[in-house]
Amino acid sequence: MKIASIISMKHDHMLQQLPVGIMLINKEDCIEFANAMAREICELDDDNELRPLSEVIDHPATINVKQLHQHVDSIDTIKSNQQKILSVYRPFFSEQGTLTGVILMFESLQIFDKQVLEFTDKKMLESIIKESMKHHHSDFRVVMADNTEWFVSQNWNQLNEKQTQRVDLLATKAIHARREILERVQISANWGAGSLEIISKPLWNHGKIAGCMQFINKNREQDTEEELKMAQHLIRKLESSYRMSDIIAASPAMKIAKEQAKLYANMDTPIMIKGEVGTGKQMMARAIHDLSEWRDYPFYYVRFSELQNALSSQFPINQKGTYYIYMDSKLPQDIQEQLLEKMTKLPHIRIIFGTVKAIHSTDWMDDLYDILQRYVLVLPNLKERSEDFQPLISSILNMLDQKYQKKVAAIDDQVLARLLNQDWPGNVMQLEQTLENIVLRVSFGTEVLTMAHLEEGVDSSVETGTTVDKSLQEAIDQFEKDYIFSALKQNQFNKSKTARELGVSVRNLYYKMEKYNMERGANS
Ligand SMILES: Nc1ncnc2c1ncn2[C@@H]1O[C@H](COP(=O)(O)OP(=O)(O)OP(=O)(O)O)[C@@H](O)[C@H]1O
Repeated sequence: MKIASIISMKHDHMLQQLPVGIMLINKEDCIEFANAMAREICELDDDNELRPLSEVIDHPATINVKQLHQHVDSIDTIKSNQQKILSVYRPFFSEQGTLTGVILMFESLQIFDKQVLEFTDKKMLESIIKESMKHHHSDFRVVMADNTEWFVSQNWNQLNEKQTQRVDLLATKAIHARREILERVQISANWGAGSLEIISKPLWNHGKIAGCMQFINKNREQDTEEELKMAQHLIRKLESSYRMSDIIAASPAMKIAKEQAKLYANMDTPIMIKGEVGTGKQMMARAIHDLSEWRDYPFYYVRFSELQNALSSQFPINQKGTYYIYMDSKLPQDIQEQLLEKMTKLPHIRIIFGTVKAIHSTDWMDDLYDILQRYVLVLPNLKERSEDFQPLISSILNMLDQKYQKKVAAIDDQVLARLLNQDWPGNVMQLEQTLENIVLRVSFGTEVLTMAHLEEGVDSSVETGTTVDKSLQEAIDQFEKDYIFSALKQNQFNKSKTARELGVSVRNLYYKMEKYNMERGANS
């Protein structure tokens, strides 16, 4: 049986994508299959299958592999261009255990040397970092420019999911902004009381951004006061930031929810807002507060899990204002009783519940369950609000413009179609994060987001602005990358055609694509 047919079609795509040369050699020492990288390194045409391997490589070691049934490492020479390659030959067995052929994996020695050099650089850096750690109490990590985490100190993993996302975003920001960013974030239970200070510093290597180093300092009691002030300031800002008019409602389901909310705002009964994560429950609660008679009093955000820990003497619901209570856990009977008492005896408080889960009568005291069921407002998932997409995207881009001054104003129709078809488990919040990630990566001057931005996560537009925010080399690289990308696109990603058009060898084109992190299409 042919070995190429044993390695089924589904593996073919994967083999094509691998950054090393791969060839399948049959028992007669003929090439049955060569992936894109192998063809490129050996300068083979597409129809080279079944050509004897000895015509391509000087004295291949297949004989030894077949005799010894063991893998052989070697440095070989390519006949056509005398290039050296670093090869590994492995015997390939059928399911019955008989030898079917040989798998040859290889890498150009030139590329290998480059990697070794980079690795050595990193090794040196690693030892410096380890040394500096002995004298530093911060937890820290190093993220490379391609977003891979290269070094992480021991306690770093104690970050919760939300903090991790935030810290990841800060790393990306620092890399793109090429400057140090300092941010303090809210505490997580694992770290004890206090605050976290996150410092994200870009790392430079030979004048180019190589990545980012992030430190986390745990500031405990001494920072609490400052933290409190900042939190109050933030809360005040947030309190004033949601009006009913801020809520985008072009879809029928959202229009209904908004009308219902306006109605409920004039009443003083408790309300329940149901909706998946990120559908805008808190935003809606704030908008209701803003329209209600409690608008001049504070808006409090309380979680059920916090109520559970509260002693009755300091039950957190007692001040005049609106309480948005996020139902993140079940409530024990005694806390339910206290809550019910507050709701019935304190007319100066307004309660809005928010939940992502269904409410089951068995979990609740009858009276409380009745209240929870009475005035319910349901926020639809983003997927059910296709009419809201376009206005939401415009509003998010506008908000991102204020935040980053990138001036990205729109997305093209293809991107819109893709976003509409995608699943959004995190709803509007996820849409915001997705757009923020893309906007952060595109270069200044990009006005419309295209599929290239979406798929690659990197910018492919030609810089049009005159702002000098890059070194000359970076600007040249950016131009080269954009130019190659347009040429590839124009030729439906056919590498040979593109290389011919650009006047470079296919090999050189692949090298550039690797350098600029461009996808290798399967139709090379
Ligand atoms: N209709 C809308 N118009 C404008 N912005 C919206 C809309 N819906 C949601 N958003 C935005 O989506 C983000 C998430 O909203 P919010 O935090 O209120 O969601 P949530 O349902 O309370 O989330 P969670 O369940 O995680 O607490 C906010 O930034 C909010 O501004």
